[in-house]
Amino acid sequence: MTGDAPDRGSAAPPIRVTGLRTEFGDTLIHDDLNLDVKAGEILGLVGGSGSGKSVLLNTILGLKTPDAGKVELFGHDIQEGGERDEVERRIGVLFQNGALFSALTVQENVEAPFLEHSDLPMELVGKLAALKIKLAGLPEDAGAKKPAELSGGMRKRAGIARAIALDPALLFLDEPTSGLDPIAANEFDELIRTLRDALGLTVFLITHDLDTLHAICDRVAVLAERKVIAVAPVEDLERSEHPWVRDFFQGPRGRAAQRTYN
Ligand SMILES: Nc1ncnc2c1ncn2[C@@H]1O[C@H](COP(=O)(O)OP(=O)(O)OP(=O)(O)O)[C@@H](O)[C@H]1O
Repeated sequence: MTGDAPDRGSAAPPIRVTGLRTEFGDTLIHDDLNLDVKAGEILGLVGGSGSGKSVLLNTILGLKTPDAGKVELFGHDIQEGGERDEVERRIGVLFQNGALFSALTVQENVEAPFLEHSDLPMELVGKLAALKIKLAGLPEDAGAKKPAELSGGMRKRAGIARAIALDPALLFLDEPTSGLDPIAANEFDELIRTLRDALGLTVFLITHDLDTLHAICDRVAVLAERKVIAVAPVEDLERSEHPWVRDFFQGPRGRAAQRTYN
């Protein structure tokens, strides 16, 4: 950050969405949506299919322009562009499919952000990438493999290694445990929490996974009726009278998760 940014940035929340409106043709997806994510928290975003979670993520990432309202990351309006590269360096993203380059090895995938955003010598880039691969819980020999040679869980870990390559302050995860078996999903939840604690990350994740919500999320935001209708710890949401929230947390799967964690 430059100029007066550090002061503003340190006081401002990592993510602030204000008065967001999103429309596709005649269809209104978000209407006066507001959300603050606090520094150091793991915030889970839930909502019905088609409620606009992915569109919200893309808007926060600056991949979609709001029709009204604004998104500020660390106090910077992401549409203003001036410090976009600086803001981008403070963000790591794990998209649902991992989005690794299939022709590159895991090591080369993790080196890619360094090559794009830094002019560090190649030897150092190699060492830093190897460190991130280790931090993501992958064995040493994983670096030499292509994504297709890895299990689903290991591919996600490779995606995490790449997402944390540049020491981001903010990590975005889209359905991080989807496609993983329950054991791998639990281990992945544990990894996210460990990285948050060790690296001081703020984490914003979209998930339908009740175990993830219970096990690692400090607060859960509910997207319904085109807005974030509640942001609260999962225990509080379990007492909600809102029909969708009640069905989500009090359905058979929700009650099973409660029995496990409460
Ligand atoms: N580029 C687009 N053009 C038109 N409509 C779109 C576009 N992108 C998304 N939509 C619509 O916006 C709505 C919200 O989509 P979004 O993918 O954000 O939902 P979601 O909450 O992530 O759903 P799911 O949990 O099923 O992934 C959907 O009705 C979708 O069809």
